[in-house]
Amino acid sequence: MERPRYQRNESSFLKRPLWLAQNRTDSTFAQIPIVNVENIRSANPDVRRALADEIRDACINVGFFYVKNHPIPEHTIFKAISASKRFFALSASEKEAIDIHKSSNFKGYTGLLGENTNPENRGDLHEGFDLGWEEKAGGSLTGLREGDGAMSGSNVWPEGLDGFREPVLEYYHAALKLGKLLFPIFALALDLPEDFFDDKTTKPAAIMRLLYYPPQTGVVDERVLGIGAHTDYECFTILWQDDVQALQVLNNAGKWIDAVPIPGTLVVNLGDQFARWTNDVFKSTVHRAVNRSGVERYSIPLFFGTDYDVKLEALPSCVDEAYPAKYEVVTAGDYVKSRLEATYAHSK
Ligand SMILES: O=C(O)CCC(=O)C(=O)O
Ligand SMILES: [Fe+2]
Repeated sequence: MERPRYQRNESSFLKRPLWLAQNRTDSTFAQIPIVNVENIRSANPDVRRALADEIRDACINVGFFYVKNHPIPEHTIFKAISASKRFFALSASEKEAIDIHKSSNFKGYTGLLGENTNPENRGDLHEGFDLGWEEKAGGSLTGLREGDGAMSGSNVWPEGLDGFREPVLEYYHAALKLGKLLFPIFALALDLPEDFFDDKTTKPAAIMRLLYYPPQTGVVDERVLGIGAHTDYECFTILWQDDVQALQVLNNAGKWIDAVPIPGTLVVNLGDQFARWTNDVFKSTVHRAVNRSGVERYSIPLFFGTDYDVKLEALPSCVDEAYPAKYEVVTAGDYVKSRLEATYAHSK
């Protein structure tokens, strides 16, 4: 059944060009807002509109928000994290057999210091496992079809680690489903038709990473962090983090704000694709992770972008003579690929 569309209220302030709203109203945010998404599937357009307004504020001012009462089941998360722990506990040679540098499409394992998100740093102190879209267990093994874009191609899986692929893919698909629910809300937040991103997200360009951060003890070299200061590359990221504090978000005053782990929530942050679509009305906020807790930390980001052949072009409502387009037009695939190449270049 067609959901009733949100009817634009002609007197709504959203009729104003969005670029007027680009200045952060609270440039020195000290906290990351928490958004209750239990009504994300509501059939009532006014309820979806209210949610979009809340998310719009977070997107303009912070670029980060927590979601609570999200639809990813706890047991799906638990099984994926257990699988992740088993993967990182494998021997170095078992993991290196699927090293990401052997892959032509950025899939597989990244060892400690294998990645460098901040070019001024010396490498990131985490291990990772990257995968892209693939049918759930039971489906075929194909990844995106050839020709679907810069990063098409199959995933690589560790040999002999039973019970790994299924829970990881189960979580991937659950997070993807949440992302599919969020796109219409972001569209509403941008005063666009709710289905605006539907034909731009037909071949899920969603990369997921299992991440493991060993604790950093002693004197911490600021050039070797869990993950160096960076922005994400896609439209938005859905991040599950465990209860170990490490993630920090940079506010406009140059202060690192802790993204404190809140049980039962996920962190959603915007990436560069949305910044480009919106000419920086939506903020792709710099963040990093530093694990000084003394214990190991695990997280799972899923980066959801538009199809790789979609052009990232500023929305008309976000450009004006007084606020010209800041970014050259590129395809989503070329943009993400160029950022990934730079990230892994130092350890080639
Ligand atoms: O692990 C985290 O909390 C953040 C990871 C992250 O920022 C990334 O992978 O882009
Ligand atoms: Fe990130």
